[in-house]
Amino acid sequence: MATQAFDLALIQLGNVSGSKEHNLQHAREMVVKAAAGDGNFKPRVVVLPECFNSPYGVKYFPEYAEKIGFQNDQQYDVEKSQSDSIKMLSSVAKETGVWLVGGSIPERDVSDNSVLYNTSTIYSPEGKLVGIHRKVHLFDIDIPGKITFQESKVLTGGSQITQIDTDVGRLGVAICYDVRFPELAMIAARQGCAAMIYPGAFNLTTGPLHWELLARGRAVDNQIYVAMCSPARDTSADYHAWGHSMIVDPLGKVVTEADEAERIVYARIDPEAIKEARKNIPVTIQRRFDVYPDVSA
Ligand SMILES: NC(=O)CC(=O)C(=O)O
Repeated sequence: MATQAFDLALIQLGNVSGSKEHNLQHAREMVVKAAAGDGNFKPRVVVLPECFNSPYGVKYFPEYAEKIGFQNDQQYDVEKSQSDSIKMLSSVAKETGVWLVGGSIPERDVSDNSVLYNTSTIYSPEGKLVGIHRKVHLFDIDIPGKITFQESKVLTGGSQITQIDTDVGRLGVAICYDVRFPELAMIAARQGCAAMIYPGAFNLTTGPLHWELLARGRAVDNQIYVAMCSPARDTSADYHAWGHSMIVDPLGKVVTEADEAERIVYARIDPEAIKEARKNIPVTIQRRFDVYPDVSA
């Protein structure tokens, strides 16, 4: 899959409230704004953050979860979906003509009401739902005195890696805690992805420690672009997101970064920069699969 240069926009969405209707309306407005560009950038791909239709927290997931309408044959029919979030995302992707990585929402399994996932849905510029990623690695941590979070109390982990073929190249998609597991990015890069896109929501404990480090690590290990898209910080919410949405280039350099407020950040994804990084530091052809296994094989 050949990559063309394209602009990428990350929406660091603020104002995620208890009202799903408000959250969807605000997310829609921000996608329209991001897709219009800022004079320097005209994005072809737009990204929303993790859990944009609901406050982030295990107690909220069952109430906000929606059935996507995932069919057994892997076809998704937006027309038949009962999900307000899916309908909004599909219609705004179509209206703005961008590829839209629709952050994530709590998803209720179509055939088993008791099963919930943390799911990213991805749309073509025609509004077609072209892929989903269910967070594979659930965010279960306990740092005494700082943060305890246990997604596995209510969520089930996904069981598939996700890559989307677009007209500007192949993109890998995973969610937040997934970034701590290097295999997904490694596999994506070796299978031709130009970028890994992570809707995510680190917090005030793990954010300063690891958000940038992990983004830069995944980028430099794999010589691809890495985009991490957070909600804005809201200290009146139960969960205080770190913010700092960022795009990192194939050399591991942060090319754009938000602070903690609601922002849209843009960067150009340039396949020449990937080629150049791989030519100058040729780790991609120096691997020793006679010594260790190739996880992408
Ligand atoms: N929220 C997450 O899934 C992950 C996170 O905050 C972290 O890994 O730290």
